[in-house]
Amino acid sequence: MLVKVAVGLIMRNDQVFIALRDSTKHQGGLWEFPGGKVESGESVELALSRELEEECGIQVSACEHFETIAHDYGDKQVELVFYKVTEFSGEPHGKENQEVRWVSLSQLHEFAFPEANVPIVEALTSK
Ligand SMILES: Nc1nc2c([nH]c(=O)n2[C@@H]2O[C@H](COP(=O)(O)OP(=O)(O)OP(=O)(O)O)[C@@H](O)[C@H]2O)c(=O)[nH]1
Ligand SMILES: [Mg+2]
Repeated sequence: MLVKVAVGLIMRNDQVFIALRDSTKHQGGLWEFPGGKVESGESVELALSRELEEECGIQVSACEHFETIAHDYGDKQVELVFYKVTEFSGEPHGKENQEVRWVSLSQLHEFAFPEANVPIVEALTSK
């Protein structure tokens, strides 16, 4: 089963917004960039806007594709489409009561992310 996922790198100055995945979920207990599955008939960008509204309570007004990563977890295959969210309204928060943090890019490596995110953390911190 291949799952397509829209993921938002919500940026403000040199910080990025991250959330803790619920321990009951796939890759639970690890930090993530907010986002979720693209529904059938939905564009990836629409999925991004919908998920960031549902999970963080923000309205995306501008985003740019950053990187797409395919990863096989063994129990699940994902295609993660990462966008830099460069303009938004509203203040990002844990709308689903998830723990959230604004983290400086220089400190991002201190947080444990799912395996598929490793190249993204690398790219964000080396640019
Ligand atoms: N949102 C998000 N998902 C990620 C990241 N990295 C990563 O491997 N994933 C994987 O992408 C898949 C789908 O993401 P998701 O669980 O957020 O999907 P969703 O919001 O639609 O969740 P739901 O099933 O509770 O409705 C999960 O298997 C998750 O482990 C990431 O940085 N952010
Ligand atoms: Mg999600």
